[in-house]
Amino acid sequence: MTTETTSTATAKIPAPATPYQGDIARYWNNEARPVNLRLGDVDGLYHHHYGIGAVDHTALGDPAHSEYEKKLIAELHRLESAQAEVLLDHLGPIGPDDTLVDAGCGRGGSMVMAHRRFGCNVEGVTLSAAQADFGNKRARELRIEDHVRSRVCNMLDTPFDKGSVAASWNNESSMYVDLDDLFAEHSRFLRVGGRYVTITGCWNPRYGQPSKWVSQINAHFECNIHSRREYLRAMADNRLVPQTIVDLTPDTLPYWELRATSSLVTGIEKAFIESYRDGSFQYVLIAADRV
Ligand SMILES: C[S@@+](CC[C@H](N)C(=O)[O-])C[C@H]1O[C@@H](n2cnc3c(N)ncnc32)[C@H](O)[C@@H]1O
Ligand SMILES: CC(C)=CCC/C(C)=C/COP(=O)(O)OP(=O)(O)O
Ligand SMILES: [Mg+2]
Repeated sequence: MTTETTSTATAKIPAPATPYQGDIARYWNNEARPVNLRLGDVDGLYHHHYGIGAVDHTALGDPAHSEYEKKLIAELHRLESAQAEVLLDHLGPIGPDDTLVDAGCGRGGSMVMAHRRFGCNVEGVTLSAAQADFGNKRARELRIEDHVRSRVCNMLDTPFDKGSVAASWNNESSMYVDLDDLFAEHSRFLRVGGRYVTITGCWNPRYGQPSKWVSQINAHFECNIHSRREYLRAMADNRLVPQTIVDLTPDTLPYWELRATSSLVTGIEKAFIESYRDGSFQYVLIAADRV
């Protein structure tokens, strides 16, 4: 493995730990999908995760109205922020002196929300220098850069001290890594009694094996979706004991059905809708205690 570093506009960034991580860094450095940027522009919280909750058809109004598309974008964004709020609900009691870790932080929307809610420090790691720069720029604009920081760093090998973190999460970022390696690292930096939360898409062992739709999602995002069984086994092996498991599949379907009608479709909508409907894929939240 090489430890060579490359310079970016803002910082020295570590060389990718593996060729695959180099692919993922490139993928997110080049990502600029309107579905993510236009939704983020609604209120300055930029997400790379999906939405949950019922669609507010009253807010959307008449599809023939000239303002309908703008309202649809705001509604999709509201559902994505609602997803992050539900994740934060499961972090347990967090005080202003606590530190949280967002593993695979994207453009940092969830980190801003966590700081606003708890007043705490939030450390984000991403493979993408473009995402880290974007998140740090937003934090400066919001004057919260003393509390919210993104860095280019492998979530499997972080600089956070053993037992120093009150709570941590993966929001749709665990499908890029080996789960044993991931949970070993969370378990290392979490304090005993701390909380780990993930919201993720996983394939359903009751279906048998990953369906063609799951394979299509993997190919689309260059990721490797794990099964629900793998999550529970890897947590058990790494001192993370599930306290709450919520099947969010019925709650995310309305988001996808609405998104499929928008001008911002990316082509992956059908795979999510069909796999959620046929039971081969599930959208789950798992909150675990570090014991
Ligand atoms: C789908 S995005 C999710 C972003 C964010 N959690 C959110 O909810 O908006 C996946 C993120 O995982 C990050 N990621 C993937 N593998 C990683 C790794 N080994 N270390 C750090 N970040 C990683 C990517 O850089 C990207 O930021
Ligand atoms: C639930 C699963 C399997 C997620 C895979 C990871 C992923 C790419 C999430 C959304 O990112 P995004 O917000 O950048 O995607 P999109 O452009 O489709 O909105
Ligand atoms: Mg998105």
